[in-house]
Amino acid sequence: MKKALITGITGQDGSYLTELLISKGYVVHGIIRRSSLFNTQRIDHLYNNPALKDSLFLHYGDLTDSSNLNRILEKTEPDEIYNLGAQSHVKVSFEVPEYTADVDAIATLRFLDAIKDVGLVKKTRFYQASTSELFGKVQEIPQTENTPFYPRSPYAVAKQYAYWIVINYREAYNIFASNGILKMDLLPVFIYEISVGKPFYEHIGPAVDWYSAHVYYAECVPAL
Ligand SMILES: Nc1nc2c(ncn2[C@@H]2O[C@H](COP(=O)(O)OP(=O)(O)O[C@H]3O[C@H](CO)[C@@H](O)[C@H](O)[C@@H]3O)[C@@H](O)[C@H]2O)c(=O)[nH]1
Repeated sequence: MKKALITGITGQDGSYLTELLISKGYVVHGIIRRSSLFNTQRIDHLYNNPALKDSLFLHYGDLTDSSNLNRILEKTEPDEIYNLGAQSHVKVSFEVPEYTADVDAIATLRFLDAIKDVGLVKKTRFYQASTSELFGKVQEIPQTENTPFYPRSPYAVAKQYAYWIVINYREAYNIFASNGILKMDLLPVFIYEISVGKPFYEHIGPAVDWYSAHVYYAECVPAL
């Protein structure tokens, strides 16, 4: 039975992904921030379902806290990590640029380092939720995998750091790590393809006007 760890599990895409992975028989661990108000509405139907008591586990944690992320990785030893946690609001990122960089850029580094330090390089695959905002001031229409990035907000710049640190750690340490740049509504389809280790693009239908994603299977860890 595969174990997945999801950050941003209470967010839009995290909650869809949780449903999808549980339906595929995964055990899902999610990281949530402590709040005085409940903020788990999107996953309450799963978390409160007695039939799923052995399928979904929540851990308090914050993406700005390395020691906490390391402990969660040591405890859960996930087969797959889906890093969807983010300060995801583009306009707000101009008001909290430093926080946005911490959560959207440096937290990705924290996870990749934790995979290395905890000794999970051969076991754990890492998915980074990237964004079409990387194309920002678009350099060509439609965008392809070769279109240069031109991020136009602190949010997009932070996500671009995350994008490159994923590639860097894959090449430097052979971590199985992938970026997904996609239309939001396609996320579950895309994740499924990653999780079964198939090239996902064969499955994207003609209705999709563009997408780009990078999964360098040939360069990934022997887990393949
Ligand atoms: N544990 C933890 N969670 C955090 C932190 N900061 C933000 N989060 C969580 O991150 C989640 C972000 O969810 P949304 O704001 O709903 O984003 P989304 O629509 O799911 O989008 C995500 O995926 C997109 C690509 O599919 C990305 O483009 C987007 O940036 C984001 O990663 C929320 O549950 C929020 O509580 C933190 O420091 N710690």
